[in-house]
Amino acid sequence: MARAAGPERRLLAIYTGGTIGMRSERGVLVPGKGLAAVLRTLPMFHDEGHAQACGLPEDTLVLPPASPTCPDQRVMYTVLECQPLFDSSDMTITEWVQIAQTIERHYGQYHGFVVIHGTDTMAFAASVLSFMLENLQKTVILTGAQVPIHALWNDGRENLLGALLLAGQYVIPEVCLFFQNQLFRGNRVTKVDTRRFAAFCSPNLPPLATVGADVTINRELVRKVRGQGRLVVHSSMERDVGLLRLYPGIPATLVRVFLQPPLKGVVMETFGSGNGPTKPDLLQELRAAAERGLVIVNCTHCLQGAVTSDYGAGTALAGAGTISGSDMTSEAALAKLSYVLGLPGLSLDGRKELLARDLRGEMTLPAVDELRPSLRGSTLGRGVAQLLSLSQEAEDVRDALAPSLACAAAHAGDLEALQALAELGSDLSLEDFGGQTPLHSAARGGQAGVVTMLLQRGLDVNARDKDGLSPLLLAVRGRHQGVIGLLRAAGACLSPQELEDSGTELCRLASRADCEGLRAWWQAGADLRQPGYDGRSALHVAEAAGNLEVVALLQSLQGGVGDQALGPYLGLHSSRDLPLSGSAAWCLT
Ligand SMILES: NC(=O)C[C@H](N)C(=O)O
Repeated sequence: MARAAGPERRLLAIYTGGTIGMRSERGVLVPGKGLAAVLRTLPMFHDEGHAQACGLPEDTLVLPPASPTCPDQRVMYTVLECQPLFDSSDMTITEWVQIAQTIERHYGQYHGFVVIHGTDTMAFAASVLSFMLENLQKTVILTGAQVPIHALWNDGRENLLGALLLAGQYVIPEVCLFFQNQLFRGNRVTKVDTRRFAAFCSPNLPPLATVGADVTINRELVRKVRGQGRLVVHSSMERDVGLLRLYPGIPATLVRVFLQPPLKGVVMETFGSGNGPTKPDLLQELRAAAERGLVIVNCTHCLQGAVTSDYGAGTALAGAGTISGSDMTSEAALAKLSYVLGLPGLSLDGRKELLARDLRGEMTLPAVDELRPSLRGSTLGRGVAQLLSLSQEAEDVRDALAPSLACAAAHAGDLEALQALAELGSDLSLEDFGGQTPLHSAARGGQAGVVTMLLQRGLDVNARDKDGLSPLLLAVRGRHQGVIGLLRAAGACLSPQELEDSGTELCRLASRADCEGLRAWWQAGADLRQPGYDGRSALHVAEAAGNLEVVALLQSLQGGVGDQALGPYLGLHSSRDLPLSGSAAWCLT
């Protein structure tokens, strides 16, 4: 965390609705358009003289100087108003994905982001965004109000101004929530009051910052940026997750109905430190659901404290297959479940392991010794998980080892270990000592699942290692047709030199009757008629050797190009191409 340098800070304020901009219509509050126009009329939100003197564009607002001693340090911001605007009771993952993608689209242009949101579901929104935005290196602050900003006595002005000043002046690389002079970690909050201006609390983590006459930043709590990894937006959140609050005497039949497919994961709010009824029929329903793969996270319905194994009534639930949610809020647990179940290619055990891990500062981990016995999964995954327990001082060692570990995991097809490394903050595009990225290793190992994951994370498909080799060439050498198809669909191509040199290699393959090798080169885009060093083509070599199978193959492939192989893979190469369900009508203007 650092105080931002430089005289000008540019922010994007994404206005999604909520009470802060609401108007009264027929006696009830409904979302109101034109927040930027209102802000423009309020001197605390816009210094028109400065804007004119600087010739700022129409859509840019500028705050007055925060400190009289540094009049040049200005926070400029643009308000993006969503269409339609929402009472946050109507917000869903679809809209939150849109917000995350908006941040992604504008990530390079702005120093930070403020999301203006209704308070009713703001804790859910902040939790979901914290998981969707991986490798966040900029400040994202959600805020809103209990009373509209146009009212004489309101909390909207202070909240929005505080959020703009904090996001404009400090780099706090997290999804935060600012309300009533306190900056909270977004996935630690819950709404606790319908009317009071102090509407939110963070029961298990103190505020990251408090604002009074001075700003006090709780430095040791703010998460550190690790590596230079680019922002990754996880849009493929699982929507079939739910929340079930236990109450005394809850019938097993009701629980059975709730846990039916298509539900894939449930956050179960339990009593006290994670306890529930021990009736055999109820435990049996939970066990049956867990055995068919439903993921059940146990969170306490108490505001403060964690799930423990102190009581038989708690261990009975654990015995039925539930996972401890420790001290997560239900909002954070639901968001985490949606995120972890939406990650592609992980095993059920891998997902459970991620759920038990602190991914975005959302839970307080049990002591390392308690954690260790629960580490399962692959050997590499175990090793990576052990890295979690390294002390702060060992971070440099971990960062130095991470690229090699990532390459080893990619070569072995160990998606879980890679995911764990990414969650540790490792940049999966970093090279190992040989200049290879995990994409090279996955291509060499023929690991299509890992290649898909890395391409979705935007790794450079044509990166060259220290020997000048690309992932595509390594996949060709390994004859990994599935991987070649994925790489080609993501834009990989052989270099002019490789195309020229391919003639000799094709002749060599023809002389050895290596049909698979020939097919791999063809699929990668090589011209099978390319002559070798002595001017002969692969077909000449095959004919001279009298190898009819190779002759027939070359004749059938010749004239074609590798792009025929693209069909099934088209559209899979970018996370932006992942299908989103829900309404496409919600857009940012
Ligand atoms: N204070 C608020 O913003 C409440 C409003 N119903 C909303 O969540 O949009």
